[in-house]
Amino acid sequence: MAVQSKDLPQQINSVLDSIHSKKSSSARPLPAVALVGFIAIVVGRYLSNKQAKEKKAAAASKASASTSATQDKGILKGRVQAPKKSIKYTSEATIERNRKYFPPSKVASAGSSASSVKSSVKVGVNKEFFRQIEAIFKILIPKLRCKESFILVLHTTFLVLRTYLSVVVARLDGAIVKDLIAGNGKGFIRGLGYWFAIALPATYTNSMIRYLQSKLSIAFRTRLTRYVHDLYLNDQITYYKALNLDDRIEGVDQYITTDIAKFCDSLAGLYSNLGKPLLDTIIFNYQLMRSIGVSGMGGLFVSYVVTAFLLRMVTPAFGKLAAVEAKLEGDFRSAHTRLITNAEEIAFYNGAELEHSILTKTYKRLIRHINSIYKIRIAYNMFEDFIIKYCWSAVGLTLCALPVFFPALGGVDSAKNVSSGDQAVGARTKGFITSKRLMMSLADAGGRMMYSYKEMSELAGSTLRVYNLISVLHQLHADNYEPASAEGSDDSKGERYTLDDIRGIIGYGYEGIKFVNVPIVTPSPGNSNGGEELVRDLSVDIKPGDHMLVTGPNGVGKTGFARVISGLWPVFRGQIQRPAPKDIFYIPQRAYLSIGSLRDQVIYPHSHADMIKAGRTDEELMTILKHVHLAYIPDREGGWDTVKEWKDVFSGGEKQRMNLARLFYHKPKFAILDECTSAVSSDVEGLMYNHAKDIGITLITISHRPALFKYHLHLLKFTGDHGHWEFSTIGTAEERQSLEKEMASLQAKLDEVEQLKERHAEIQKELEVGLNAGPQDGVKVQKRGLF
Ligand SMILES: Nc1ncnc2c1ncn2[C@@H]1O[C@H](COP(=O)(O)OP(=O)(O)OP(=O)(O)O)[C@@H](O)[C@H]1O
Repeated sequence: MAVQSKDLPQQINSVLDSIHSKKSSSARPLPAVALVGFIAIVVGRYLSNKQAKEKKAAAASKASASTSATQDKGILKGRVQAPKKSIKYTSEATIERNRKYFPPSKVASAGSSASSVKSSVKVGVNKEFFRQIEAIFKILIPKLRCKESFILVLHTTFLVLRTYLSVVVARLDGAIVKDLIAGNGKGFIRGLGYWFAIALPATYTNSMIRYLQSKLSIAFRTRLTRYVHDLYLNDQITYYKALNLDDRIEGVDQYITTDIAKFCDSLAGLYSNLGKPLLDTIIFNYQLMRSIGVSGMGGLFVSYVVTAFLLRMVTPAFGKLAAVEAKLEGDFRSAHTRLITNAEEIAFYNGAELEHSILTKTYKRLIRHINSIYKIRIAYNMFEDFIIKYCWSAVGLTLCALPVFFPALGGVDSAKNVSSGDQAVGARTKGFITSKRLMMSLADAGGRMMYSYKEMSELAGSTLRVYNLISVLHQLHADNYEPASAEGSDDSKGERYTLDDIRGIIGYGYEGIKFVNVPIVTPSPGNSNGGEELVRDLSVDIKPGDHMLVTGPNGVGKTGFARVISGLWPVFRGQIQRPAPKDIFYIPQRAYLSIGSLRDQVIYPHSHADMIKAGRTDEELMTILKHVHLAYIPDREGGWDTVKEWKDVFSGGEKQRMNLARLFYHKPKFAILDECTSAVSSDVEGLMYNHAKDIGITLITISHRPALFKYHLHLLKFTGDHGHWEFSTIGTAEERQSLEKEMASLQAKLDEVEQLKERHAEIQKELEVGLNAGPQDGVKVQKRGLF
């Protein structure tokens, strides 16, 4: 500890002085060993504590896993079991506070198809880059006392230690060579002993640096990923807005999975790649000054400045190249994702050849870009190597030689070494070896600093992508969409519905669903003319029990109507009053089946824990499945806990019925059914509609099928003619009752028809038997008639 509390140069000197003491001509790196030993113990304890905790946690999870054998289903397991530890999400207040640090980037993004920011700021190591890094750091290290800052401090300690050990090694090297030249066998052997003694802490330090760098990277990644997830998946449906209402970030998955990881790796790497050489440069320069003097240092400094200037001049725009590469990687990945999602449809169409050519084209675009980066790098790497490896060595050797040829130019240490005869040769040799080693380390440090500049340029590219992601998500979270450019707007087109001019109001807490002069408009991100008005000034008031059918031609805006109610599409004008979100349930055209167990399919979006909390049971789920005629599924699939890729297991009709089971489980006040029974047989469809009504759900059905009229009281018809719509009543309750009676009597008659058909078949059979009994007679009759 005493060693740690001294200031570093002083500490180094005391160690070096002890190496140089007259009593022993060799080095004594014991303080270094002690210091590393101390840190090793601290770190060792930290790591073993962590490992013990992890082991304990693993043992606990193993124990709980063994209680539920069916839950052991790979990555899907987590959904089946209720989480043990509640996950802490980023609070709204933190998101609000951070929003101001993430205004739109001033750099035109290479990852987005459109950017509203017209800017001359380029991707690179500039003021904007440092501002973006600073903003991201607010998420990475939210407070002084956190895990990340602890790792940073530990990492920094090891970096300092490595530099310190390098200086000790340089001095030790000089001392050993001196003993060798002086023929001091004992001193030489002792020196070698110290050499090995220092190797142990030195190698430990090196591996700890690598370990802590990886730890830092993963800690950063965890922070960023969790923050982005909290921002992306929340009540504000930011994920939907990012995908459908805004096109500033394309391929969000690539941003979250790859770009964040890349950014964190580069950032953690840069800290040690830049921090260590920076520290080395300061300490080695100080040490060198002692042997090569102030003039030598001046020369060294000039060579630094010239090198930095030259390299900056020839460095290509690595930041921009990296950002483009990330975008192309994203395109390639999403082309594959599309294929996976639509494999069956593509296979039915025999579309492999076309899809193959799309994948090849996307891959070629990516590889062409990567190849061009490699080509650009050839010339740059040549220049860099030439300057750093060769020019710097030549400058270094010259500077080391200065005190030898011109002792007056030497530093403090070289002045001490001036004497005559063998002693002078020994001292000069030692001085030269020490300086050369320091110079080599310095060249290495300088080289790494220069390389770091290239890394920093690349980091600027991934920083821009990560910053843009967080910035856009923040804006969408606050309903700030991409501003529409005024260029190319056509005023003759009437009212412009742009996403930066949303004036409608949506209120919660109303018993029904009420529209007052609300247009249904397709969102059109960035379009100067705004979106297309599908339905003009819609005004309807749907009260509980007012089952309504919404109909109209394709593409007229029927699903748009549901999207506006659900808050997916903006309410551009007018006013909507509606119940709380939990009271409206939407079942889409395309049945959705989630990752998880069979039970999860029925209770979605509840988790098993929510279900238990709500006091619901598996028996209840079974009753629900009976209502949708899927009671055979739990037995067939091996029980409620079975985990499968359900979208591949169920047929089209089963998928739709499973989605209706969800409706019966949640029992909302209103249900919007968007063609969600098209694959269900009509008898079962009728039973399900009636059951929904029996349990008090008001139905808003979107459909073209007249067969569904009978389940509704009102009809909302979108004609598609300049946003025209009609609202009418299908029938009063009495009228509908009499209709239903008529339907029942018709059904009874139809059942009778079945009986009559059966009787008809019987008679026919009897007749056939009669004919078969005397075929010859028939033949005879024929023959008789002929002859
Ligand atoms: N995210 C979107 N951005 C822009 N336009 C969209 C978007 N989604 C749908 N549209 C367009 O809005 C129009 C209405 O779509 P909607 O899905 O409401 O039609 P629909 O009446 O339900 O048709 P269908 O009977 O075929 O299901 C269509 O022309 C469609 O292309």
